[in-house]
Amino acid sequence: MGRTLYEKIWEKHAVVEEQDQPSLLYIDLHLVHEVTSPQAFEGLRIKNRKVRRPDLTVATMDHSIPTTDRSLPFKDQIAKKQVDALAKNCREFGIKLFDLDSRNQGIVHVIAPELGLTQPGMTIVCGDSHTSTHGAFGALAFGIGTSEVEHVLATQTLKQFKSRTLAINIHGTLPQGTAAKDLILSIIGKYGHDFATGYVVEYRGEAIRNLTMEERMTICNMSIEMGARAGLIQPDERTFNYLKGKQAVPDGMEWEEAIAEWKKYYTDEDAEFDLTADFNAAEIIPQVTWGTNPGQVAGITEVIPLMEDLPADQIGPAKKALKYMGLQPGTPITEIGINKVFIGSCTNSRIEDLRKAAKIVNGYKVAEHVEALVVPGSQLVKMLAEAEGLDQIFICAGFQWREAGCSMCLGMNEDLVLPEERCASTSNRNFEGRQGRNARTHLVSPEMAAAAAIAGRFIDVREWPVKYSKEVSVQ
Ligand SMILES: CC(C)[C@H](C(=O)O)[C@@H](O)C(=O)O
Ligand code: SF4
Repeated sequence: MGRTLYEKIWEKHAVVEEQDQPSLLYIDLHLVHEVTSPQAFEGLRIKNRKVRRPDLTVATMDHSIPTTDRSLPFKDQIAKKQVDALAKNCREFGIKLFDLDSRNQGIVHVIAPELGLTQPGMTIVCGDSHTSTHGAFGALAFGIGTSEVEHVLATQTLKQFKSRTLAINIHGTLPQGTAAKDLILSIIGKYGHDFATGYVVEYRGEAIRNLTMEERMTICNMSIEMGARAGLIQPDERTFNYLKGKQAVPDGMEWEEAIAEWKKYYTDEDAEFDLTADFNAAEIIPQVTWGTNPGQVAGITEVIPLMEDLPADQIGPAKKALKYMGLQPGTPITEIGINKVFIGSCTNSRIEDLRKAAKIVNGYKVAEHVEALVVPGSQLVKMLAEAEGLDQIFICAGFQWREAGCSMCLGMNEDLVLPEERCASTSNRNFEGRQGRNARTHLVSPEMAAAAAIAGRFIDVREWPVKYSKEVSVQ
């Protein structure tokens, strides 16, 4: 019988396999950030162990760092402590660190692909759930806990049980005016936020093949938001073209060899998945979450569901979510006003995201009562955006243009949504308190967030600007 992409990567990396026991997997790349690593390094120190493969370990600072002027001292002392500890640990254990002065610094899941560290067929781990992002390259990538971070640092291996496999076949192509974010939100909306629990998902089909690498990253990034262990997309010519010339990618003869190796990673035609789901991309419309999990989502032309229209098991959670969100069933999504906009996070802070958002805001003004932030995912994205003049488009429209980091995605630094403020956010999580205490998060695409910043409410980007020109301010 044929094998899936997942099984092929697994078999290549399984060092020890025993019946009913977790296998020991070899890890090709270990990504490290300041929040989940301090205790792991401390553990090594106590046991007097070294890092087994510092050359396969890469660290960055992203979660707790300020995104304002970096020449100023940190205001947050916990963040300062985490960042200093990471710098000390990396020095002591010989690990490459992209610190705040590095032009390669940024969100861990943005920098590894852009540097070409993420490659097809690899096993990649990080003490971070959105490690699933790297699956867009056909790498088996998943988040691990701090004790596992220590294990990988010490041994370059990880104990893992094999997951079940789920194929999501996505037919048709994305309609004009919709984004990869709308696609993944629609999928989670249709199947539920725990649909893929225990599975490794492979996204397949025409719609996926037609996505750019950055769009594929948005899809795989949110795999974890439907419970999946990891998300995977088969590598293809787009993957290879994206990687060509990247810093950590081989060139010359070695490039040919690398491609030959990468081409081995595909799902055989006769391979079987434990579960298969089908989805039609051609019918999706821009999405906005109204609740406190990403599956509580509606199309921009729809209303917040009436309780009687929901399946019985969803009514309780929906009522609780709406109470927290300060919303009523039956409210049209376009009547939801916002006062914060966050364009950033490892879901949607790459150059294509910023280009699409800039295209919408160009020439307009952020609504008076709205505070809007653009936080590029990495310093490289920031520099590229500045070279293209995108920063000026955002600044002229009234957005704040920040340094790279996780920022308002989880509010571990001072970039917070205040209690009962409502934020259109391009990030991936909307649970209670995610962006700040009592903060209300609506997950959307960069285009939808940009349009919401201008209109002060959710509007249909497919009709922007024609339908809305009378109600918005121009520069
Ligand atoms: C801080 C980190 C452990 C966390 C994660 O694992 O995902 C964060 O990145 C998040 O998005 O909530
Ligand atoms: S941007 Fe958000 S989701 Fe991504 S790693 Fe940072 S905190 Fe986690």
